[in-house]
Amino acid sequence: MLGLPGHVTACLFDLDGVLTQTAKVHNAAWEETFNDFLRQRAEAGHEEFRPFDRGADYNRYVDGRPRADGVRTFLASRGITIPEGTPDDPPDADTVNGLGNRKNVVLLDRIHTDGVQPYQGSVTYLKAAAAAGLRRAVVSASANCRDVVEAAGLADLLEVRVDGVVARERSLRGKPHPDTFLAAARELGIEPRQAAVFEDALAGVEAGRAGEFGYVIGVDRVGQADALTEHGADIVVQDLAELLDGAGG
Ligand SMILES: O=P(O)(O)OC[C@H]1O[C@@H](O)[C@H](O)[C@@H](O)[C@@H]1O
Repeated sequence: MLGLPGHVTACLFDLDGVLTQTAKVHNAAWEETFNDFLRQRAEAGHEEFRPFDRGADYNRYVDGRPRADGVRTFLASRGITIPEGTPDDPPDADTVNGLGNRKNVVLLDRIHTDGVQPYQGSVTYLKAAAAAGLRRAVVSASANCRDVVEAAGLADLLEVRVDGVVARERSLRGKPHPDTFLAAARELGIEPRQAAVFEDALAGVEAGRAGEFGYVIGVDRVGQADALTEHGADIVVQDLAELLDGAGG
């Protein structure tokens, strides 16, 4: 049914890049934030300026991970260590949390200016899943998940939300760990093998594999189909509408 194996009774959807066209907004906000930071370090005589790569750097080190993990993982790839700070650090603090907060200011500014668009294929898929009686959760690293889901008009189609805010409250490890997906499955009252995970991020499909979920669907919006398969996807589609056509499964 809907391109899913017979044992699947629930769908766990990532948000940014799967349901909504916001992965590229996050990516652009990270690029602006990291490049300002790297440029200042170059001017202060640290490393030479090497810009953030919206392909390799975003996909490997940032996409799908909680905000502070994205900062830490990317800076570690450049051999840069800065103090952790605390979550309420101001956006101009050169700490892990300060940089994350700086990126959030840029992100929210872009979202308020441009709005949030869902993927039409995902809206159609969500409606078909609801009509077929499949359970539905959104599982996102983003602390902005609730607002983005609402702005995209998807709130009524989703039964459970496990996001960056919930993860912090419950001390759940972020993707690539499976904890947030497992929490959503538990809330829906199903076993992991009964759930399909829909993910566009390498860290996300890894989490799907690590949690031994029933089916992991890689959603390739940026031409990384092979990497999604290597990191844990059972199949890869470019849009959820392909699953409705039967072409993806
Ligand atoms: O900064 P936020 O909104 O809490 O989002 C955390 C992460 O959420 C993920 O969904 C995005 O793929 C990442 O790019 C983002 O960094």
